[in-house]
Amino acid sequence: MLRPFRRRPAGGQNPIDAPLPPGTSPLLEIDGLSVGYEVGGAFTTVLDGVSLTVEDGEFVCVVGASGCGKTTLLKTIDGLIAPSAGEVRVSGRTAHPRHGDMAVVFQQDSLYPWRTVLANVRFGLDVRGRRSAETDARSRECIELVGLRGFENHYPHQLSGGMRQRVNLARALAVDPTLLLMDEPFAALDAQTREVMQTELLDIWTKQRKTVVFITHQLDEAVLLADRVIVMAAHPGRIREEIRIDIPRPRDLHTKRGERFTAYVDHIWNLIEEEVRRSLIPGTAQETRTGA
Ligand SMILES: Nc1ncnc2c1ncn2[C@@H]1O[C@H](COP(=O)(O)OP(=O)(O)OP(=O)(O)O)[C@@H](O)[C@H]1O
Repeated sequence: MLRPFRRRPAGGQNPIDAPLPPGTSPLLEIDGLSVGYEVGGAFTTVLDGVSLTVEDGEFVCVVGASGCGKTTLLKTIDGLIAPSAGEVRVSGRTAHPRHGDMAVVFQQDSLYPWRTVLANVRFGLDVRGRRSAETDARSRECIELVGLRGFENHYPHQLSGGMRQRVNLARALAVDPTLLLMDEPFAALDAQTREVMQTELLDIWTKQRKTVVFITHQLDEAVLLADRVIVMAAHPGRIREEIRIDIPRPRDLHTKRGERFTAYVDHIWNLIEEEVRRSLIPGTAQETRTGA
C-alpha cells in the first residue's frame, strides 16, 4: 500500500481557501458551468449549464461526440480555463492550479526525454517544491505500483508506448492528488495494450481509491472502469444523462462479455450515435454569439 505523502503545512492560508475536511461535501462540485471561446470576435459557447458532483473515491467517465467539450470540461476542472458562468469546487474551494490538488494524464505522454523514469516521476514532486528525503522513496513506490520496477534508470525512448503511459500515471500518482484527471490516456495505445492498461488501472484504483474523472471515446472502456458514466450532448456541451454502472467489482476483461455490460454500451451508443455521426461531417451548426 502506498504511503500517503506528507503535505507541507498550509501555513498562512486564507481559511476560505483552505480545503474542507474529507467527507464534508462531494469532492468535486460543478455548478451551472458555462465556458466559451472567443475566436476572431465571435464567442462560441462550448459548455452550457453543466452541473455535476463527484464523490470522494468515485470513478467517473465522461463520453460524448467529438467536439462536445470533454477536454474543455477537464481543463476547467483543473482551473486552466476560467468559466464564463458557474463554478468548479474541489474539496469545497474554487479550483485553481496553484492548489496542487489535481494531477492530469493526457493522451500523449508528456515525459522529458532527457530524464530517466525515476527523474520523470519525481518531476511532479520537484515542481511542487516537495523535494525531500522521501521524494525518491515515494517515486519508487509509484513506479512499482504501475509495474515498472527495474526500469527506474531507463529513458523514455527505451520504453514502449504502454510503459511510457505507465510512467505518466506514476508521475500523476506520485503527487498524491485529491483528484486524478485523465484525458483519453490510452487512446494512443494499440488495442491489446489498451485492454491491459484498463485492467491495470482498475487494480491501481482499487488499491488507491483516488477520485478519478476519465474522458474516453471508447464506450466499453467507460463501462468497464466507471462507477458512473456521464454522457454529454454537443453544441453546446451539456450533460445528457448520468448512468450509474451497476456491475459488481472487481471487474476484468471477462466483464466485457456480460449481457448487462453490453446493454450499458448499447444504451450509451444510442444516446450519442446521431451526434457522433454528425460530428464527422464538417460544418455542423454550433451556437455562436458574435461579440458576446
Ligand atoms: N482554445 C480554443 N479556442 C477556440 N475553440 C476551442 C479551443 N479549444 C477547443 N475549442 C473548441 O471547443 C469545442 C470543444 O472542444 P473540446 O476539445 O473540449 O471537445 P472534446 O469533446 O474534448 O473533443 P474530442 O473528443 O475531439 O477531443 C470544439 O468545437 C473546439 O473546436
